[in-house]
Amino acid sequence: MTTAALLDLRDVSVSFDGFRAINGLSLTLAPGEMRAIVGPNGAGKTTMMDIITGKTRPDTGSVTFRGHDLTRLDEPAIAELGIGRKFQKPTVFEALSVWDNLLLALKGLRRPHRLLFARLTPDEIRRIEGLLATIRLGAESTRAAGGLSHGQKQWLEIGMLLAQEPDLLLVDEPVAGMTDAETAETAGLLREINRTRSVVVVEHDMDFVRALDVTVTVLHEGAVLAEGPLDTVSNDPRVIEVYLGR
Ligand SMILES: Nc1ncnc2c1ncn2[C@@H]1O[C@H](COP(=O)(O)OP(=O)(O)OP(=O)(O)O)[C@@H](O)[C@H]1O
Repeated sequence: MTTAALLDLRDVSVSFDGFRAINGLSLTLAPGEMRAIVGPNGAGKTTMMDIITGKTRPDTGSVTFRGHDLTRLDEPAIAELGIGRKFQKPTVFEALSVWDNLLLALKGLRRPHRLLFARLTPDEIRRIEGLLATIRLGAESTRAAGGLSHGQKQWLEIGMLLAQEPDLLLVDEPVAGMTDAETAETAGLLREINRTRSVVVVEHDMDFVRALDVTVTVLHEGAVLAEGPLDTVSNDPRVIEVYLGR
């Protein structure tokens, strides 16, 4: 036996109205790994994330996380196992401060008014301060989240996910709409997060993917077309054809 995979998708397929959005997809993520997923529009990237998080059930194939069969679990149970997902659009509480957004996430509270009753322990304060440093928002902690830039909102939401201590973080197009400086900072941020957590990041921005400096999986028509270092896959004629041809 080789080292057990953290996440293992094997020969997964799913059809919508007869159309195979995922078609024999196999992908293995090692513990502690960060993986970038790229692929043209409609390649199946979002559907793959939906399958991992239990939003979509595969028709065939197996999906395991630390040996647990994810196809038998619902979304809350999968989140509970330690898989956190960051969607493309940030959904922070705009009227609340950055600090209170993190506090809510830390406490797992759903209703902001309950913050009034939240008593912070020194450990919780330390954790929020740690999150603020990670997400580059230490100087913005008292600011209303609604006043942050788009990129900062994305970071805040990443911080809110980290508050739940996921072992695996799934991130969907984090740098869409970001400035170049924010994009570069986000690559550094994810690399830092990857020191302690596994990460799967879907992204179209190749400069960003290059900065991540991790193994890249290219999806096409619901399956893996190529996998390896960015320079290798981007010189693969099949990949070039998919991106430039047709
Ligand atoms: N619920 C659904 N019903 C019908 N078709 C769907 C559904 N979800 C996805 N599809 C189809 O499956 C294919 C894969 O879609 P998916 O959104 O996973 O691709 P993607 O790689 O994430 O694309 P993009 O880069 O545009 O986000 C597409 O052709 C899409 O139209």
